[in-house]
Amino acid sequence: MVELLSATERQDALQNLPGWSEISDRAAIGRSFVFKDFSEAFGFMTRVALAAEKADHHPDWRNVYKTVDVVLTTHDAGGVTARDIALAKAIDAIARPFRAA
Ligand SMILES: C[C@H](O)[C@H](O)[C@H]1CNC2=NC(N)=NC(=O)C2=N1
Repeated sequence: MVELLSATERQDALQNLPGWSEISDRAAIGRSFVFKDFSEAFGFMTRVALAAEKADHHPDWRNVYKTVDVVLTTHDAGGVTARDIALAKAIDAIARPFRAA
């Protein structure tokens, strides 16, 4: 069973995740990504989906045109865990080569 991160652990982790922030009312962390167009946004989502499936840890996300809003929480633990931090880092690595808006 993966353990919830403490408030201090969450804040420390977010120090190394620029662009990500706590979504307190959802016991989650989140970040919005804006891409050049829908094709880039969906290409990003496709790669994240494969990484999420490999990690067996899946985002709660929303896509409108070239924007992808990503929310991460660990449902099995009821809040933010190391799995969310790891997936956020993987998502940032996937986003890096894409062209921004
Ligand atoms: C059975 C399966 O391993 C679990 O339901 C996984 C699937 N993906 C998951 N994703 C997220 N974000 N949190 C979970 O607790 C979780 N659990």
